[in-house]
Amino acid sequence: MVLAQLGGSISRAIQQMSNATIIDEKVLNECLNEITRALLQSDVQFKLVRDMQTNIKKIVNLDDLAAGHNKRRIIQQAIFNELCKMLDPGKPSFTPKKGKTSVIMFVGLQGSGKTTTCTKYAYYHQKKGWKPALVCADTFRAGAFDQLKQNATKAKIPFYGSYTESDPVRIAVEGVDRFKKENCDLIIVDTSGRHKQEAALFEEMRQVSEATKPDLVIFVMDSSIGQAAFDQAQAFKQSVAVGAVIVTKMDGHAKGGGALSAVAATKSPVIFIGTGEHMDEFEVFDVKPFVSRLLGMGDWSGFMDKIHEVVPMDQQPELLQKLSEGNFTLRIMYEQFQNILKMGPIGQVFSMLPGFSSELMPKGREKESQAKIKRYMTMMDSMTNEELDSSNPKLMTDSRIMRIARGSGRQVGEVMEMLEEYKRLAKIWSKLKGLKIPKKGEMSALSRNMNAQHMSKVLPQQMLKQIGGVGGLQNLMKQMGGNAKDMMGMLGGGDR
Ligand SMILES: Nc1nc2c(ncn2[C@@H]2O[C@H](COP(=O)(O)OP(=O)(O)OP(=O)(O)O)[C@@H](O)[C@H]2O)c(=O)[nH]1
Repeated sequence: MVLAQLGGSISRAIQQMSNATIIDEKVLNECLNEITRALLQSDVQFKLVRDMQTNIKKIVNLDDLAAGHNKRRIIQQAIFNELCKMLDPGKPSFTPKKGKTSVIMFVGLQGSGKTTTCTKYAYYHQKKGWKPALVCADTFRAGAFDQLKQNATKAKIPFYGSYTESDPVRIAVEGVDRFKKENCDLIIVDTSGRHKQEAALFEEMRQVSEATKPDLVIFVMDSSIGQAAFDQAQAFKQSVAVGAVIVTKMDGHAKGGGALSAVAATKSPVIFIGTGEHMDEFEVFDVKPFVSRLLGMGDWSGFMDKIHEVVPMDQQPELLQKLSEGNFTLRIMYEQFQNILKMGPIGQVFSMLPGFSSELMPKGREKESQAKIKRYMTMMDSMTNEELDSSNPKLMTDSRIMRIARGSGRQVGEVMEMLEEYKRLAKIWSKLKGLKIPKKGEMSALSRNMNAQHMSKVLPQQMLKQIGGVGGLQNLMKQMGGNAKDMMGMLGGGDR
């Protein structure tokens, strides 16, 4: 089961429970059993799942709940919190500081994506103004140095390695020394991987670690590893001081749940996930937005960050202004399609966009969705400027629709489908009218600027009803210290 399916199963279980007229012990148990099954099928370790179930039952004592309490919300919140707890070891990993030299050592089994991830990690930081460097201390796999060299050259990152030296410790020390002298602030050491956990690999890792004294050891794990994740992660942790985890290949058909087990085994947080073979298919991992997305709830803060990343700088103020005016035109939709297509893996952005995620862009069907977007854009190419810049649907008369279909070589039905999609998105975005959208690096401003009125507009109606309308929402926000950002993440704001 891929993670998207896991999310779907959990959401369905919660939804089914919400549909029940009365929520009693039986309904709660059925819901929890459904969630347990989904987690186990996703390769989350049995003990973790069992603990989660026990904890939820402890928190949600139906008998103790006074009448009038919103039981559904409490259960939903408990599930959200428990999933977050599973993924959050409670202490952050070492965070390197720009301008101050840090040595980061990467470990993992062969084929886990370690070498690729080293470059992605370096590239990610380089884009943010760091001075990274790569050291290839993998002398076991022939071709490892060539691979690192190729990746590093493409990304214009300095690298060090040898075709002749067979001692990984020596290469690691020489590389680290050289880049320290060159004032690199992020020295990344790639170590050998083996097919399976074996004594020689661990001994080599220990020696490289002792000689280079890394500030952080990152364990790279393939998300398709399944139930073996826990033991594998633990074995690495016992040999070297693993401080963080990166889970790779989250884009594939992996069961992904192993990520949760790896956190538990290493007591270290997942800091990034790999979402493709390309250099920039790499995402910072944040627990709450991840769980929100897992549960199909959308991720506002991630979306805002992505806007800053995806939309060219010079278009950002204009776009944000238009969106806050609730003025979603076909041209905006067109430009966003353009930006998103340029990004490559559009699934990443779409899963964060309110409204875009499930209908236009079903998870796991990115290719078809990409083709659909291209088709929509071809049809929009046959529109006039007036049509693109207007938010008045009346302009789209039957004869114009027919003309657009002819001009783009598509069926009338397809043009209508595209216009329906536009209307659906415009409706969602119109709810944001008046919302002050923060500038880059001002995410906390989103929390400050978003009051209960705004939130009530973007929350699914059914959920709003369950909370007790705007009044209930206000109370809830007070209880949570008014942090709208967290609330939005938790409640899945925006995804209607
Ligand atoms: N789809 C996908 N493929 C990935 C990802 N990360 C790495 N890969 C691919 O996984 C394969 C193995 O990656 P490597 O980086 O060579 O693996 P490694 O762990 O360094 O292997 P050793 O050096 O032998 O230990 C390559 O084909 C990568 O392109 C990812 O996030 N998604």
